[in-house]
Amino acid sequence: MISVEEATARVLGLCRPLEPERVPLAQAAGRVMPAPALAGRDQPPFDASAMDGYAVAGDVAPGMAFRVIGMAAAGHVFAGRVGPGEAVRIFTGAPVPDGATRVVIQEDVTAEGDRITLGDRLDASTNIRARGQDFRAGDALPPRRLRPADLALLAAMNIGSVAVTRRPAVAVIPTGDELVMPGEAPRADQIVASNVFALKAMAEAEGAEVRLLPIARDTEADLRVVLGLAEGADLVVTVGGASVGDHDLVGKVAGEMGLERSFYKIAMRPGKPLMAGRLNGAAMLGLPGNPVSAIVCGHLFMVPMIRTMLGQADPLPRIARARLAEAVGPTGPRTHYMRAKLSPGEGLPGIAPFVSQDSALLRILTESDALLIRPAGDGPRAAGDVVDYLPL
Ligand SMILES: Nc1nc2c(c(=O)[nH]1)N[C@H]1C(S)=C(S)[C@@H](COP(=O)(O)OP(=O)(O)OC[C@H]3O[C@@H](n4cnc5c(N)ncnc54)[C@H](O)[C@@H]3O)O[C@H]1N2
Ligand code: MOO
Repeated sequence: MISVEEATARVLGLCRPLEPERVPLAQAAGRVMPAPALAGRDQPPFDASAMDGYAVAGDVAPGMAFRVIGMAAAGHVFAGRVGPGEAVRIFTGAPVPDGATRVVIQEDVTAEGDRITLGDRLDASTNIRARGQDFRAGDALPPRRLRPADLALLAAMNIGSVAVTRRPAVAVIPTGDELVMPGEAPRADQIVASNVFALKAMAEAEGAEVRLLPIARDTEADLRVVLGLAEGADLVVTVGGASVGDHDLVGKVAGEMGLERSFYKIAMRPGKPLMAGRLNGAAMLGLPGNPVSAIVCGHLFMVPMIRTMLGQADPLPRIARARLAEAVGPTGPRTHYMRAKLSPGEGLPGIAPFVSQDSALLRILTESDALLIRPAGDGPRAAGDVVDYLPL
């Protein structure tokens, strides 16, 4: 059995960043931009008025009067120059006319015909946004997964299409004679395939394109057929059939189909019978069948693999800290990821693991907001001790 850290390093070693493709900006939400994007122009591209009012030149003082010589609006430049004693009617977003040094807001002005007189309380701001104040031509948006505000920034930079990493193709394969799909009529000795729907959703949330393949029955021939259907995937995720039972055939069949196994079994609970390797050019992750084991391993290994394929610099799940809300016993030889509940605390939140940690119990997973990480071989811990957890 290898450690979780070693297994993490090995599964990431199976993954390479995929090639980029160009997509229209309107389709780039959530995609990973692997290289910096450079602004095509300054923003604002001119000194711009931040308010509706009057653009004037030089110092201002209460009671000063100006003659209005023209108008500037957003999208409509005033072509002339503002001299002493002159003003240009201006609106928010308009280019500030040459010569003007401030915009007096209209609330501070009395207007009569083409004359304005300043009131007795003037705000100190120039109300001018300097050219390039937001960004300059050539400024970069660094590589990242694109969030809505990033798209707005790219648009302002005049970038109409963006190079993003191709979406990893992920094939998810449920295995087992006992499984039916949700909505079907299970026999009395069957259960409904569940964890694959969580895995699909998790992979899609990261930006993968996921194919949920048909259930592979517990025969070598059936597994061979369904593994064959995964052809073309960048990542093949099997679920179940990973353990030591007579019907656990995934390792055997994948081996015969060319799996170069990287490891089998890790010091982790749940998730001990995890398997990974390289299968005909794809990365392969063999998850245990127990619903919680599969989903926890999905968070720890599948998601970081997808992020690595997407070229994300920091693929590992974020680890946070909390204080134990109650004492916990020692852990065994495997790092234990315990379903747990967070509670508000001073400084750090409190965390309490659920009493039952049976890896078949999905309901407790849905009630959890964290996985408390108990390192392998850790001793008993007292309430108040600071511990690591994975937010869910
Ligand atoms: N003698 C031993 N038995 C087991 C060991 C062991 O070390 N020695 N390890 C146990 C651990 S830990 C786990 S985890 C499981 C993993 O077994 P498999 O990966 O072979 O999974 P299956 O046997 O196929 O299924 C386990 C369990 O999960 C249910 N299942 C399977 N697929 C799904 C699915 N897609 N959706 C919902 N539920 C699923 C299946 O019906 C079983 O109940 O092995 C232990 N045994
Ligand atoms: O590892 Mo099994 O995944 O403990 O239930």
